[in-house]
Formats: sequence, structure tokens, C-alpha cells
Amino acid sequence: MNKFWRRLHFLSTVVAGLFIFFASVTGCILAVEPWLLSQNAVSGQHKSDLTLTAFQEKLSVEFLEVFSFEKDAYGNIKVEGIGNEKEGTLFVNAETGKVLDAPKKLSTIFDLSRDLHRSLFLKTPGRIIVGLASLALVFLVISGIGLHIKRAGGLKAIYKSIKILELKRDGHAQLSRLFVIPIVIIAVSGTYLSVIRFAPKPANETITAKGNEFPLNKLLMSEVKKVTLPVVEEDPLTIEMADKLLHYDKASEKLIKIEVVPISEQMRALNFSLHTGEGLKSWAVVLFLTSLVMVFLSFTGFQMVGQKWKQKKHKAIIADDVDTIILVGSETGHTWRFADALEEAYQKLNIKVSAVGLENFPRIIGKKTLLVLTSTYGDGDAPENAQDVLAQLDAKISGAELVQYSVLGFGSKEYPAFCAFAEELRNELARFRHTQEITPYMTVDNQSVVQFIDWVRALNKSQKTNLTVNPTKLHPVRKKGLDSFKILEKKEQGDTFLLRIGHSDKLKIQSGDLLGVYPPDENIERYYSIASISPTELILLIKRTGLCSNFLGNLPLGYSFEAYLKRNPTFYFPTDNSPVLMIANGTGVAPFLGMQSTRSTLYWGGKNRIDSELFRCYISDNNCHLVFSREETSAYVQDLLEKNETAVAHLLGNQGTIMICGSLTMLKGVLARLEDVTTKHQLPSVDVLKKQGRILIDCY
Ligand SMILES: Cc1cc2nc3c(=O)[nH]c(=O)nc-3n(C[C@H](O)[C@H](O)[C@H](O)COP(=O)(O)O)c2cc1C
Repeated sequence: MNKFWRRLHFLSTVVAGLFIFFASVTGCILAVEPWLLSQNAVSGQHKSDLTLTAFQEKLSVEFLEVFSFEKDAYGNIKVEGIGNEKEGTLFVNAETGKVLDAPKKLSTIFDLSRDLHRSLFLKTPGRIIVGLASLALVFLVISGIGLHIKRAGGLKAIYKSIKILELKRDGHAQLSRLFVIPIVIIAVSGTYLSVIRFAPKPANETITAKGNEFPLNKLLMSEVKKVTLPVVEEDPLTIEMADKLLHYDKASEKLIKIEVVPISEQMRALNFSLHTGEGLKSWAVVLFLTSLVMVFLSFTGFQMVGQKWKQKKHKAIIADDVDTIILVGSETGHTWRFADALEEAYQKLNIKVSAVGLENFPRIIGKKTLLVLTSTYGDGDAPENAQDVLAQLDAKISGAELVQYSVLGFGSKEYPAFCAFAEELRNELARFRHTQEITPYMTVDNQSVVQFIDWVRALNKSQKTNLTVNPTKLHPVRKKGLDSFKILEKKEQGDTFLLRIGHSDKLKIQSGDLLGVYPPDENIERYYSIASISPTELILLIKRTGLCSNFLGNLPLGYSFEAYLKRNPTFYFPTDNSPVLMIANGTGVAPFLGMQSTRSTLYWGGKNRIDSELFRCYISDNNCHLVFSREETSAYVQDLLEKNETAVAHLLGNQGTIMICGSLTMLKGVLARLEDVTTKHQLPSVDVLKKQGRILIDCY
């Protein structure tokens, strides 16, 4: 169902986005108009007991002849007639009937905006397009509400707090749910007004009322919208009210007929006021704010669609007649190289196959072969696109007749939990009665082509196929269009060094993002956490451990190298006003050097005091607690947690966030202490806090 809402939301954004953007911008301008017009009101108010006859008498003193008079949405009385001094359309005082100056004309920008808003300057075809765009906005709202419910985990939780980690995504969600009611009203009334314009106008229902006495001196001016006086004395006078039109014979003081304004016309008037704010000053303010929010929503919506588009190099849906499905779990994209080569090998044999990301795991029906190629991240965790797979596995495959599967783990033996996620997924698949493993569980260390080909051989043996993969496709290639970065400053301490690096201000870098760097003669990038200290400067803090770190550490001052920015929004400093505790050891402090704020506290652990000198000038003296494991009073960051247990519990109890960056060993120790704190203080568990985004981890 989530996929359904996402697709509907995505499709409606693409179809209607541009028009909604224009409509929102012009809507912002137009929403100012009712407010200006209401400021402009000059006629004042009728006395509540002023009757039509009394008002006509007042007008007869000021006018030689009156053809008609009407009240506009702002209460101004407009008289068409010949006054004692002026003639034409004249505004009069609501109480005395005296002629006034006409309200000032508003800027032509309103007329231009109105034309653009209603018809894109394209007359009828434009009106049709705008009507369809309003309808798409209705779908956007419906699918957006569906997504909110899904994200919150139920209707009741829909207004639970959202952490703004990424302005684009979370700001979009926050503002859209806050403004959902006015957006619904704008969308529905806009669609209604567009549709009704093309529908034939229904005639008024006429009731003959000959003979009904109707003394005009009982009719109050507050009920009257417009009065038209007859040109020929014997003709009837017409009085327009909100829901009817009266035809009145002056001579006999009797009604001739009553025309009832149909409900649809009354609805149109209501929708018009709701959509334009005409006559509703406070509502016009809401419309103005909502239009501003909609400009933001369409802008961020487009950015997200654009991002998706870029990621859509791989399929999301697979055809029903595909027998073999390759499911790919990947964080940085390397596993896809192997999956694509495998897909191609199957296609060469004319076997129907499809490779999809694990986030698009389809519901399996009938008999299928699943080949799962997945990497492992963090400390044995699922890669980014496979976070929900284990929880959803049952629902995805329980309806199948027979699932033959093979899991191939991609990882690195440098990590203690080597291919742990692949292994976990494989064990879960083995639990079912209708699943059957077709090859032994195998792994690929550091994208080894030889190990991958070994697995393909095992697959061939089991399936009696002759799949041949093209090895050249398996070797990594460097990304194109890398950006340039220049070394501005370098400081070294032992085997660790700090680089201050200059970059173009076009790169909107945020602390927590990663810099992907290729070592010389290698096509596999290494990632380094970034501290962004100004729009054109960042800082890296790196320990010399191998090829890439030595390459960076040996670059001379002033030298420029090529690298690319990898966004890492799950490790951004929270933008709400809650407190943040940042925990790091060693070079893990790097992203936090760009996140210092009055809301943050830093716990850092290193070997010796001198190690902290490298970055000392980037951290404040307040709220920074540094501990050293090889000094006289030896301590680790975990010990800081224990020492400040009450403060940590208080922070977690006050919607605070804990961010952890550094080694996996440190992470283990920190999480164990945090678990103690949460249990002791009856707070949500570490797992729940992780799911809520209140414990953020970037460890390696
Ligand atoms: C920050 C980080 C954490 C990692 N954690 C693990 C891990 O816990 N276990 C493992 O076997 N491999 C780990 N790896 C290695 C990746 O799984 C391996 O490089 C894989 O080939 C990447 O494939 P992908 O680009 O498709 O995600 C990690 C890599 C990085 C950069």
C-alpha cells in the first residue's frame, strides 16, 4: 500500500507540479488582493435596521436618477446612476447614501496574476489544464495523507513529532501535514470552480408569486445584494438576495415572481470565496500563508522527484512472467555492478530475469528463483535500501508456491561482522517450508571478481545452466564529473592529520556528508566524514591507515584533487530545538567539528591529550568533555556516559538526540551504556530510539 501511495504521489507531482508551482506563486500574490481591498473599503456599515425603502429615500436626495445599486464582497455600495454632481458608477456611504471617492485601483499585477492563475494566458485550453492540475493536486493531497499515515504507523499517530533532519524531505512532510486542511480546501474548491465553468449554467427555478404582498419597508439592506430599478416605470424592480431573485411591482406593492438561485450557484459562490478569500479577510491571510507553503512544497517535491529520477537507473517493478529475480542490497552501488552483469548473463541465455533493489522486493507468487546479492553496512547492518526487508520477508514470500533461492554476501573482512546482514537474510529465508536453497551460502570479500565467478559456477552447476559473466563489467569504474577540492591547510599529529579544504560554493555541503576519494590507480572510493565550516571550506580529520589516507596525507599545500560529495542526510545535526549529545572517538569527531552549537555537548575519547590539539580550535571550551585512555586518569567515552548519567537521561527524556561517530568497538561500548541508562530511567530502549532517529550512528 505504501508503494501505491508513493507512486500516486510521484505521478501527481510530475503531472501537476509545474502548474501547481505557478498557481501557488500567483496564488500568493492574489491572496494579498482581498486584504488590500478590505483595507480599501470606504462605504462603512449599514445600520442594522436600515430598510431598503429608507435607503432608497436617502439615495433619492443624492441622485437625480438611480439605475441600480449593489453591495460588493467588502461591503462597498456601488450605485449606477446620475448624481447631483457626478454620474456613472459611484461609491456611496452605507448609512447616508452620500457620494464618495471611488476606491483606489489596485496594481495591474493582480489582473496579470489572475489570468495566469486561471488560464495560463491560454484562455479555454489553459482553463482545462489548470482544472486538471487542480484535480492532480487533490490526488497529491490524498496520496500525501496516505504517506503520512504510513510513515506515522497509523491514523492516530499522524501528528506525532517529525525530526527535521533533512529540510527537503522532513520539512516537506512537516509543513504539508500542518497545512493539510487549507490545501484540501484550495484543491477541492479550485477543481469545483474549474468544472462548474464548463458545466451548463442551471436556470433559476421560478415560483409565480402573483398577489403576494411584500412591503419593501420591511426588507433590511443587510439582506440585499443588488437592486435594479426599471427603465420603464411599469416594469418590475428586481432585488437580488443570497438565495433568490425577487421581481416586485412597485405600483401594487406586490411580488410578481421569485426566482430561486439553484444550490449549485450558491455552492459556486461559496467555493469562490473559499478559493479567493473574497470578502473573508482572515481567511485570505491563511490562503496567503498556504500559497507560500505550497511554493515550498512544490519546490522540494520537485527536488525529491529529480533525485528519484536520478536513482531510477534500475527497475522498480518487474513483469509477472519473470522466473528469476535478482534482488540487490546496496549502499554505495558496487553490488549493482555484479547484479547487472548477472542479469545480462541470464538474458544471453534467453531466460526471463529482472534485477531490482531490495527496497522493491515484490510479492512472490507461484514458483520463482530469487538470487539475493547484498552488502552489509555499519556493524553488520542492512545497507540503506534493505532496511525493511527482514520485517517484510514473511509478507513478501508467504503467498508463493515454491521459492528457490541463493544468497551471495558482499562485504569486507576488515569489518568484524563480515557479511552479517546477508547471512541473517539467508537464515530467515531458510526458515520457510516452501523455500529451497540452490547453492551453498557464499560471500564476496572486497568485491572480489574471482569469488563472484565461483558463485556463478555453483549456480550453473545447480541450475544446469551455462551462465557466462563478462569480467570487464565487474571491475569498478570511476564516477564521472568529479569536483575539485584544494588543500588550504594541513596539520599533523602522529599518524593523524587535519586538512582544511577549499571547494566551490555551488556544492552545498552539510556537516555529516561524506567525501568520496579515489586513491591513485584504484577505482574503489574511500569515504571520509566532512565538517563543513563555511560555504566554501570543509575539514577532514584522517588517520593514516592505507593507500587512500596516505595519498591525501601526502598532498602538498595548494594542491587540488578530484573527489565527489556523497550526501548522508541520516547523519545531519537535528534542526529542531532539542539538545544533542555528540559522542566520538579518534577521527570520528570530524563531522562534529562543523556541528558545534549552543544545543550540543561533545564527548570525545582519544589516546593522548596531544591528539586533541589537532582539532582543539574547532571546538568550544564549553560543553566539550575530552577523555584520554593513555593518560594518568585513563578513561573512555563510555565512562563519561556513566559519570553524566542523569544529564544523558534528562536529554533523552526531553526529545534530545545522541549522535555517535567513530570506531565500531567504541559504538558497542557506548550502546551498552546507553541501554543501561534507558532501562534504569524507564526510557524507550536503544532500538526504539534508533528507529525514532534519536540515536544516529555513523561508525566504521
Ligand atoms: C562504513 C562502512 C561500513 C561497512 N560495514 C561492513 C560490515 O559490517 N560488514 C561487512 O562485511 N562489510 C562492511 N562494509 C563493506 C561493504 O559491505 C563492501 O564494501 C561492499 O562491497 C559495498 O557494497 P555496496 O557499494 O553495494 O553497498 C562496510 C563498508 C563501509 C564503507
